[in-house]
Amino acid sequence: MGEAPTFIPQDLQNGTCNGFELKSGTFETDTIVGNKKYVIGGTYGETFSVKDQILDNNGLGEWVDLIQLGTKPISCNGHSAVLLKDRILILKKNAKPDDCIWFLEVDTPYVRQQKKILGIDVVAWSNGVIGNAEKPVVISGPSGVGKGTLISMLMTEFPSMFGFSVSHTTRAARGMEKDGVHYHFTEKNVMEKEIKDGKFLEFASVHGNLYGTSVEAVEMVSDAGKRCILDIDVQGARSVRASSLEAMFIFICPPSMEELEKRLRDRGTETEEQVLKRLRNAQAEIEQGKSSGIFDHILYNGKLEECYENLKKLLGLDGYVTPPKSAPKKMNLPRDHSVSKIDDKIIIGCISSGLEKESKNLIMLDVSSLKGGAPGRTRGLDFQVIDSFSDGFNGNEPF
Ligand SMILES: Nc1ncnc2c1ncn2[C@@H]1O[C@H](COP(=O)(O)OP(=O)(O)OP(=O)(O)O)[C@@H](O)[C@H]1O
Ligand SMILES: Nc1nc2c(ncn2[C@@H]2O[C@H](COP(=O)(O)O)[C@@H](O)[C@H]2O)c(=O)[nH]1
Repeated sequence: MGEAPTFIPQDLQNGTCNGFELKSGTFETDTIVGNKKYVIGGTYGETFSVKDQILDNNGLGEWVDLIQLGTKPISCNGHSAVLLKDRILILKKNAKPDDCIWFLEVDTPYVRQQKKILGIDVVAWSNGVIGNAEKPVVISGPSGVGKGTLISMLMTEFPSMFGFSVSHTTRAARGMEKDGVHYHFTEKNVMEKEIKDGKFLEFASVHGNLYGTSVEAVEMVSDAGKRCILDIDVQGARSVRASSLEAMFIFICPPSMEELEKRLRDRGTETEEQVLKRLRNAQAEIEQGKSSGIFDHILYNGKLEECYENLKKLLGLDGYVTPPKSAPKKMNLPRDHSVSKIDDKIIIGCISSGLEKESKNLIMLDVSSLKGGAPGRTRGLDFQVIDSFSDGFNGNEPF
């Protein structure tokens, strides 16, 4: 992290962006985006509400019907709203570190796409996360090609670096498979309801069963500071490609159909009928894997060790030495603070009083490198705390 710049708190642009209290426990902020006004309201303990109005020349206008996508945050003791390029940053006062930063996306590519699909005004909530997660790795390929084998080699060699996205499936567990470890084994009607509720990043019907990656499965791995690995079929990879999640896509190809058949039969986990179904589907998957443009890389899994070495090269891991891990940073927002914006920095002035003295500090929240995580998460935030400002301060102490 570089040195903090010199600035004088009184010079901050845009004034404060705090909400105002309508009645005890109810707060509202108005944010103007182009010709629209977004009114974001929060009543203590209830989910946030959003209204928008198309403004005329007199600053008045029609209220518009609006759909809020994603999980709505629960309101605390007031909030601040700051307009960024295509989204509104919401800072919740006195909230826990992992709940204090939220974004209301008003014109992101995802929101624009949803507006087109739904034909109605749409906004989307996402939770802000400090720090970056490395791009997840999507591994696809026909059944029996060796995806699971390669992934478990990677997780055994680099246990602190990678985490597996545990999918949901409606198929029955195999002998050694454990619920919650290999898959979340679930009922079809339960999974269908969760899909409707928007809990899944992607899902597909594969070889006659339903499979899917929940948003939570990916986010749990990223939250643990690990690079997430997804083992999913080509339809699933296509859906992830179209989602807000930036990932690396690798397709694993068998050396021949005969060898694929041998591996599937030798594994001995499927009935004859299922083996035949998987082999039929493999033809189409290999064609799509090679030609669809979904995948960044294709690896041939002939000799296992060779393929594994090639996979490590793609992931930048040949000759890799694991560095020590630092604890993730957490931001604490006190109840009393003011918020201003200078370019890509949100300046939060905090005043907290202890028994003996009042302490003042500034938090500089950097929003220059925001990145979509799985839907509902915005990653790439960074911050620094500068202690005890008065009139001017040359802060150089990273927090
Ligand atoms: N390069 C290889 N050479 C020979 N056998 C292999 C190779 N890679 C994997 N295998 C074996 O092939 C079988 C299938 O591998 P694996 O279960 O990893 O496939 P998969 O792609 O994960 O299949 P599925 O999609 O059905 O889960 C296993 O028995 C595994 O030990
Ligand atoms: N689209 C998705 N495909 C998935 C997911 N989890 C696994 N899979 C794929 O299903 C087949 C069969 O797996 P098996 O364990 O029954 O042998 C295989 O190609 C997997 O990659 C998922 O969440 N979504």
